Parts: sequence; C-alpha cells; structure tokens
Amino acid sequence: MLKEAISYPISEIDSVRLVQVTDPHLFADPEAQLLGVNTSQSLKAVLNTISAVKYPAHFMLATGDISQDYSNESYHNFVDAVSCLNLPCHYLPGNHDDPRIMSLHMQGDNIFGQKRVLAGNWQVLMLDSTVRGRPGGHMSDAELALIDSAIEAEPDRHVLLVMHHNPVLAGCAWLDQHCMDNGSEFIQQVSNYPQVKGLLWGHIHQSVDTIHTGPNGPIKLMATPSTCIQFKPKSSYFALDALQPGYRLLELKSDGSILTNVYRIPGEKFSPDNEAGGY
Ligand SMILES: Nc1ncnc2c1ncn2[C@@H]1O[C@@H]2COP(=O)(O)O[C@H]2[C@H]1O
Ligand SMILES: [Fe+2]
Repeated sequence: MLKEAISYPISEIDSVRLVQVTDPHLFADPEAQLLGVNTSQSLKAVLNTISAVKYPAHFMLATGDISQDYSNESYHNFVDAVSCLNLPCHYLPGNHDDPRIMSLHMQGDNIFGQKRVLAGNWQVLMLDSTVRGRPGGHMSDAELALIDSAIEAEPDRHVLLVMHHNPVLAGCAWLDQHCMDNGSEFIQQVSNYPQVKGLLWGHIHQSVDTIHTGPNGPIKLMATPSTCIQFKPKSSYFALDALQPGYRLLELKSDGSILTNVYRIPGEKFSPDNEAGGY
C-alpha cells in the first residue's frame, strides 16, 4: 500500500527549490576525523555557506552516509547541525547507515524519513538503494513498485528520484565495484515514465551532471560532492581529491525542467590525508 506523503503548499506554477547535502560521515565524537578531515566541522562549514547564500529553499535533502560509526549520537549530531538552516530535512539511508538506528535517532520537528514528498507540481521520491551489510547498492523490487504506485497515484506531477547509490558508473574502478548493481535496468525502467525528469544521488563523493536520453526525452543525472572528503574522478585506484566539501542547489521548475549547480565552500581548510588508502 502506498504510504502517506509529506505535502508542501506551493502553487503548481511555482518552482520548488531544494538544497542537497550528502555523505557527512559523522561520528559520535565531534573531534573525530575521516582520513584527516573533521567531518563535523566540514559539515558545519558547508551549512554555514548555505546559510550565507540565502537560497530561498523549501526543504533540504540528506542523501545518506550520515554516520561513519553507526552511533546514535552521530544522528543526533546531524539533526543538531542542520537545525541552523531552519528547513525541513528529508533523509534516506546510505551504505554506512543502519536504517533502524537512523530512523530511531533522526528525530525532530523538521526531520522526515517518509519516502514521498509532494511540492508544487512535483513528486520527490526518497528511495532506499542500500543492501544490508554491503557497500554496494541495489534497487529492490519493493522500491520499483513504490515508484510505479506513486506515479500512478499522482500522474500529473513531474518526478525527481533520489537515492544514495550511483545507477551509472562513476568511472572509478575501485568505487564502481560498490555502485547500484542493477543501475542500467533501473534507468531503463524509470525512463519509460514521461513524468521522471531527474535522478539524484550521493555515494561517489564527486559531482556529476549529465543527461540520459530516454524514450520520453532527457532525464537529468546528478551526483553531489560529500560534505567531507572527495574522491578523485576517473581514478582506477582509491584516491582523494583536494577539492573542498560541497553541496547542491536545485530548482525544480513547473515545466519539468531542472536548474541546478554544485557549490563548494571557500578556502582550503579541509584537506585530507593524501597517503590514505581507504576507510
Ligand atoms: N581502498 C578502498 N577500496 C575499495 N573500497 C573502499 C576503499 N576505501 C573505502 N572503501 C569503501 O568504498 C566506499 C565508497 O564510498 P563510501 O562513503 O560508501 O565508503 C567507502 C568504503 O565503504
Ligand atoms: Fe559516503
């Protein structure tokens, strides 16, 4: 059965504006580092930058790997940190999250784990691409069925599909062994729906902006940098990038088009340990 959606009262002729943050990899200990980057401080620096640009967003998306240590406190720390934006926050799990601990501890008046969001003439679906105990992802039949019934229930809305894992290869062999293992079937299946206008994910700690040309027209494919460490694009072995933490702003227009950009924080404060071979 189709679960209830969260609805935003935005006119059908207006754009829906979103902020996406992804892969903060927080710990219980706010002093803890991931490969030389304090993930709590880098998330705060990203959130401060978002506050400073005063983008009039309707809500934010947090697309997984919220935690690096599976602790209750890492989720509390995330909820506390994002409260500075004063925006509703919709989240989904990544491979470093425990979905059960996550839903128990991602709690607050402005924090939502629901899978459907209705806003303007858009429907945003927050999908779970994780597989218990594995870094790689899979789009399950249950999630595909949810997409079918959600579109059937709201056929006049454009659709943005949001997930953690990359359904297309990033071009980094070490990282692509952890991609969504049925990504091409997934893209083929969802591109049969003319409503689907964009796919958005995290996981690969680097930015992607490309187009998939489906039978019903173009679908935007978007990946967003982590709020902590960055992976080097096109590297076959594990390698970190010196680029700073970032985030994405999106404008979902009422005609079904999507305007979007990735931004990074200014300065060079968050440089990882370049000798690191993984985590
Ligand atoms: N050197 C490595 N080789 C392969 N996988 C790795 C390596 N280091 C880390 N990983 C895993 O690959 C994942 C990619 O992004 P995640 O943030 O999900 O977390 C990473 C780890 O789970
Ligand atoms: Fe990650």
